Amino acid sequence: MTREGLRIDVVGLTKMFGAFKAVDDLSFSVQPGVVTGFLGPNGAGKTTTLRCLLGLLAPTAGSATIGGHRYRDLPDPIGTVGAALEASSFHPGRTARAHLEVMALGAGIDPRRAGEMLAQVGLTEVADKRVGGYSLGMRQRLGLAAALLGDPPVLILDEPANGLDPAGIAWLREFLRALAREGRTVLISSHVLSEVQRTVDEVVVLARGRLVRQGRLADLDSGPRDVLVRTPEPAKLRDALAAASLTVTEDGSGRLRVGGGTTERVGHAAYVAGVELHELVAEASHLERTFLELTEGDRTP
Ligand SMILES: Nc1ncnc2c1ncn2[C@@H]1O[C@H](COP(=O)(O)OP(=O)(O)OP(=O)(O)O)[C@@H](O)[C@H]1O
Repeated sequence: MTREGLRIDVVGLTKMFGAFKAVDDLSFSVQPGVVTGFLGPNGAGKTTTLRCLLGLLAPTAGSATIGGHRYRDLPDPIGTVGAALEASSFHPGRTARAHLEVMALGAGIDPRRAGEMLAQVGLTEVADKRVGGYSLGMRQRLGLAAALLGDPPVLILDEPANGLDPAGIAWLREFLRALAREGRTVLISSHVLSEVQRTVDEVVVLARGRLVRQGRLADLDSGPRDVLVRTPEPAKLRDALAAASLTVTEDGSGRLRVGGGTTERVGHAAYVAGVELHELVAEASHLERTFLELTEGDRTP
């Protein structure tokens, strides 16, 4: 099945809360057919941007459109955009099935879709249990089922991996990638790069309300990585690495920093020279380091 997605365009978006600029002249676009990660530390302005996109907040300046329309001007919003902004906004006394059936009825959707969506997100067994007893991960799955109810070509999910265990994250990855392969536009936010790193094709990185980086993950996450290595015989290893035409410097924490090679090359050179290794890792990519630096500067409200 194909489900032609729509482009999302954020242009010069600014959102002030009183004198505080939560989003500052932000511009980016999101293409259909891929999963785009909207990344940034806590307080970066991700949720505010998504709320502007979904017509829940009025921008102070600029625009945020889906297929060229503001959300409120979309001819069929429920059938166009599926969104999950908060995992906990379900009535605790209702069952998951009741929630989705009520939503379906309100939106003119066949309530039998409720059961189908619960099956798709793996909640069939607990569909008739009250949501109040659900874990955060189960509520995330329910949010996803609700977002998919109208079979929308555009999906906007705020921190969907939050609360999922590693198996849940792996499941979410395949699920979202399959939706994108059908042609849909999939935008997911996260403040943890590693959570979505293997899920997204494109990234938009935000910090302090401003765009830091946008591009294909493959481009931003590539480039040469130094290899860090720890050994009780540093002098011997230095000689072995130099003989293998690798550049070696100290990294300041008792490890050697090796440029121009891979962990395989460094490991092999050490093996051939008979040098014992206690640690051998590739350094974080440029994107990972950028993200770490941004996270260290997390803005607390
Ligand atoms: N209604 C509001 N009134 C005042 N300040 C707000 C309001 N909503 C958000 N903010 C502030 O705007 C900044 C951006 O918040 P936002 O929730 O968009 O960030 P975020 O990137 O989604 O972070 P998180 O991952 O923590 O949700 C924060 O400093 C927040 O305190």
